[in-house]
Amino acid sequence: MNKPATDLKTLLKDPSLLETRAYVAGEWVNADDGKTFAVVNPARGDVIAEVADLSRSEVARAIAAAAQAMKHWAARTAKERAQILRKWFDLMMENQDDLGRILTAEQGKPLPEAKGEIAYGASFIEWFGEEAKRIYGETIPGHQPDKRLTVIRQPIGVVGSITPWNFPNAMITRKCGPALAAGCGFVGRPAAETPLSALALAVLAERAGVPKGLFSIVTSSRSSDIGKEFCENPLIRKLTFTGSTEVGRILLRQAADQVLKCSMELGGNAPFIVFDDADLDAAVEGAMASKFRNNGQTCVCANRIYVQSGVYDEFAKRLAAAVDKLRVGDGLDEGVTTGPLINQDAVEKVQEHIQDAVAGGATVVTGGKPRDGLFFDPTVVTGITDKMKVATEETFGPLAPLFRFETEEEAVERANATIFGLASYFYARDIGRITRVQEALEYGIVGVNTGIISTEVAPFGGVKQSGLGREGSRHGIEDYLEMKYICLSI
Ligand SMILES: NC(=O)C1=CN([C@@H]2O[C@H](COP(=O)(O)OP(=O)(O)OC[C@H]3O[C@@H](n4cnc5c(N)ncnc54)[C@H](OP(=O)(O)O)[C@@H]3O)[C@@H](O)[C@H]2O)C=CC1
Ligand SMILES: O=C(O)[C@H](O)CS(=O)(=O)O
Repeated sequence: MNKPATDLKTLLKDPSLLETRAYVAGEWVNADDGKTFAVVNPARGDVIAEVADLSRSEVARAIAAAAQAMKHWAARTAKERAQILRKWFDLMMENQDDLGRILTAEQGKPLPEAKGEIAYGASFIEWFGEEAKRIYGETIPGHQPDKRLTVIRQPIGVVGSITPWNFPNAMITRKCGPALAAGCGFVGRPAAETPLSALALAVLAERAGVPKGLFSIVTSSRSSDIGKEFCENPLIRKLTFTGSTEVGRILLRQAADQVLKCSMELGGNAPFIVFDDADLDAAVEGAMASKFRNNGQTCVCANRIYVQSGVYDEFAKRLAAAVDKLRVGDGLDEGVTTGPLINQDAVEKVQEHIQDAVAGGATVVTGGKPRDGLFFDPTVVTGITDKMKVATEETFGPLAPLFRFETEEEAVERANATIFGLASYFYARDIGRITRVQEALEYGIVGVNTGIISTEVAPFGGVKQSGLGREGSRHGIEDYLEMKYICLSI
């Protein structure tokens, strides 16, 4: 890298947002044994911070503090909880630029996209602050004359949260927003690649008046140890995880011993179908948004692009032209549209999928090669078949593989032929086709004539092996509540 080292503090209006200690039981602490782990800027390869590397004992302290603090928090009115969450939202938006710079420096996405994630992340805090006031119960007509039946909903308890590196802010707020709104305690463990965004969130939570001990961020390089603490500590009542299906399976197995309630937002393998009656320019725009957002590192990215024969060549040409306009570089630099991948494994995964496709007879239309460091050509490949790795594995990078199909039935059948079921997309204009296809796709999310579906007001989540539960929307708070039936005999 011939770039100067990232001196992040000089880039911030408020350098105190750059915290490297963990936030445990309301205190800023180093690891008990003094250990730290390095946080690297993926665009430049330099170490931007050394962060406290906690072990299970510190995490257990955070969990115990959360259990204690939530007794008072749950007893406060919904309105009081809502006011503190609103203040947190306001502080996030006031510090959007700094939070975006911290996020870009540790994750790599271009600054405009990082600032967009801050607004998206903040929207969950705002939304669930409002939802706190709508946690309604119910009365039920008694089954006997002397019985009065009611149902109330109460906070489930202390929540353990594990989140990935690709959305270091929004994946945490999509969990802690409903958890705190419901009255729960919350202990979050961010990915080791991107802890700084989570710690900056904790700085602002403290300023917003989130009670000490209620909310902790436990940074650690020992992800499996922390996962075991969450699954084995009897004070944890809920585990919420966002990440790969592979790790989701590990956690579900571990959680089974305590019959621990789990929410799982897991991997995807999104089909993106272009029918011959589609608006091709709109389809290209949607494919670009869905495929290349966060450099292809989202669980809802188009992973397989199916194009009907009649428009295949024209779509491929237009998509390649749009891809060639992308500007790859350091996300902190003006005008960059596409940052680095998160690590060398990610680079090798993209390369492996391209090499496997070409070996099977596919053609690289544009891109196809790694660049310096962790940068990679935005790539379009045609002639992709269902036998190739990219058909069944999530690339998680800037590769747009084009599959050809003949009929609507064939497209739906091939789109559904996967263990995943998170997001799916298709472009068509015939209302009969739109109705049939949106109902036939086996996915938790269907984008029709759009490539961007994410919002706090809608239920986000997958079917099959893409997860359990939904995040966001009026449904998202349910996972943080327990229902209690009361039978009163008078
Ligand atoms: N459905 C969704 O909303 C999302 C799904 N994903 C999926 O996740 C994958 C890419 O993200 P990635 O972060 O690599 O996913 P991983 O599943 O590898 O990691 C996710 C988080 O889990 C932690 N982790 C890893 N192993 C364990 C373990 N044994 N016990 C406890 N925690 C563990 C990681 O920590 P560390 O990194 O420090 O090891 C990280 O914080 C893709 O498959 C993508 O589709 C990603 C984001 C969102
Ligand atoms: O982790 C992800 O990929 C996110 O869940 C995708 S989104 O919510 O930002 O669309």
